[in-house]
Amino acid sequence: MTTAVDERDDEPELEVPYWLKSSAEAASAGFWRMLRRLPRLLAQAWRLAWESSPRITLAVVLLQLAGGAVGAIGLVSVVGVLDGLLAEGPTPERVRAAIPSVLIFAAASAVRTLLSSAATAAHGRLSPLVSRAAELRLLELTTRADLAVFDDAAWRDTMYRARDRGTFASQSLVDQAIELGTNVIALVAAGGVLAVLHPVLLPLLVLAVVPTAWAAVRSARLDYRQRLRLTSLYRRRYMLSDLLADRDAAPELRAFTLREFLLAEVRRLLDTETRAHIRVMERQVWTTLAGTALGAAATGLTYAVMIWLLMTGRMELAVGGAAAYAIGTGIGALSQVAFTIRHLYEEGLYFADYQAFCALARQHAEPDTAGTAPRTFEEMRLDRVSFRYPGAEKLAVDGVSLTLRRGQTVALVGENGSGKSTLAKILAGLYRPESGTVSWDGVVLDDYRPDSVREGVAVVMQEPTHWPLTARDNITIGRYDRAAGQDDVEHAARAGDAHDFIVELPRKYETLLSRHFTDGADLSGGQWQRLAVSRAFFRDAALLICDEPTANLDARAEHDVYQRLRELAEGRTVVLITHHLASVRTADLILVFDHGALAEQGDHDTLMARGGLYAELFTLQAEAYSRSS
Ligand SMILES: Nc1ncnc2c1ncn2[C@@H]1O[C@H](COP(=O)(O)OP(=O)(O)OP(=O)(O)O)[C@@H](O)[C@H]1O
Repeated sequence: MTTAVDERDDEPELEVPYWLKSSAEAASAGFWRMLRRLPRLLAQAWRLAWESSPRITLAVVLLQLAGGAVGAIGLVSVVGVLDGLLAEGPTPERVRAAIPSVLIFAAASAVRTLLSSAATAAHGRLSPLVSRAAELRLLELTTRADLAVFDDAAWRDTMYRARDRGTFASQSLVDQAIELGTNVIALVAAGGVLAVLHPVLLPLLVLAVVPTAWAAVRSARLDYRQRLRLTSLYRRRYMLSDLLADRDAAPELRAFTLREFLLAEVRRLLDTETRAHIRVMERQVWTTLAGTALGAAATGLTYAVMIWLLMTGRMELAVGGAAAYAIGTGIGALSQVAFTIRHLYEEGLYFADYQAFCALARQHAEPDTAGTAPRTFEEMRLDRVSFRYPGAEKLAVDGVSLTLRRGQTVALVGENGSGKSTLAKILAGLYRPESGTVSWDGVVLDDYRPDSVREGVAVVMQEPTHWPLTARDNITIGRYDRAAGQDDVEHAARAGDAHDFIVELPRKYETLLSRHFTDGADLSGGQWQRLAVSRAFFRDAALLICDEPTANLDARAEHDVYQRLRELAEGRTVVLITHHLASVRTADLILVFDHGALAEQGDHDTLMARGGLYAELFTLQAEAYSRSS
């Protein structure tokens, strides 16, 4: 086992990927450019907070302002205290003279503490509301995005970063902005008091904190840049780590004795990460050290100037005492300001990721067409439809024209990768063609709201999702807004050949289908498929698309499902994708695909007589069967 991390300089894995270059540029912004970004960040934080709760946002701001004003009163009262104590005369009299100012100081401290607690409570309410709003917005936009964009690696990376840190950054941005507000108000109060006490002290105070602020911002930038460079690497490692612990992958991992191979890969990725972390940490330590040293020198200069002012009689002793107190408060507040600016800037970078993803998601959102598609059609037509996956060179569907009619059973056949599943998704309204049109009874689908088109379609996917819901819900989500009695659910379950195994589950229809929860049950691949078929039956749609619905079914179940699908075609259109050509002999129309193009179409007899690709594939299968029987 490797315990030490090898030191290596060449890290090609840490190259910033091309799609993250703009974020990398943002992260390289200099100190002043960052300060110029500050107003925009504050405006964004304000908008986030205001959209989450105007009332609480206002409360936070007012409580902060009130706290700052009371703090200034407390600082000014120090002059009164010292004035009284340092005056001529016997000690009891001097103490007595200082008492009113002491009382003001004590009252101001108490009120300030109360106001600050109230501000903290309001802030505590605001934070989860901001986080909730950000999370919801992210999910709303993600689920509205065009399906095809999910095949784009750049999209997945942006989405990963937005989900990983971006949502949290929204809340943090508001938190840090509030923190900054509190500290700036305290600083303004201290600075105002100092300016009144002696004008030269104010610029010196600012000077004292500039190096600390510079170091804080530089550290934040180093940190962010590193995360940016590690994005792809993190994703790879998380995916591998998940697979190593995944129940479904566990048998294959052992069967192929993959453990050492995968562990070595995770170890290598972790080593790269660790090296990058250590390098950044070292640079941060040096940066902070330099900033603190320069800050300390500037603070020393401030006190030196004050001593000079006192010694040359340019400042009263009482004023000097109060100034020393105000400088202490001011430096504390200024350091906090620098610290929060760093965090604000850092969170701002992550928030920019969140915003970039939201913008991308809006750009790829499905069209918001007003037209609602009818629930059914007599004729569906595809006219020279082509489709290409994001980033792919070749067309997955190439200039396909065809017509489907109500009541028909249509089979899509062809070799692996010939474009059947892609075309099925186009028929289902899941992918929009790159060129060409899909129409229902002469109306192009682009004129309808995509969701309303899908209302008329039911799909059984090649790999149906294992929804962690009860058996009953796994069927009724086929049309979740329809009130369903037990009879309806059982009817669909019987149609999909799922009823018999469901009633054998520990809680029958109410059994939770997920092993991840106590008392949950899991199903075999074929049983999940039957459930998916039942769900599609329950949906009761004009167009039923089944992508290899029987791939995991035994011979009897397959025969039954096809029989029921044919019955279902009455008054509907059923599209089947299958490699089992014996099952499609009775289809009304067989569409044969080759390299994305529609090579042949017709019924079984026509296609056999033609002696083309279909005849070749069918004969091959038939021969294989007769040889094995
Ligand atoms: N998500 C994707 N991203 C990029 N290319 C894809 C994607 N899915 C499929 N393809 C490509 O598109 C082409 C058509 O694939 P499709 O899945 O439609 O074929 P198919 O006929 O259904 O294959 P099979 O019989 O194996 O299910 C293939 O070249 C495939 O590599």
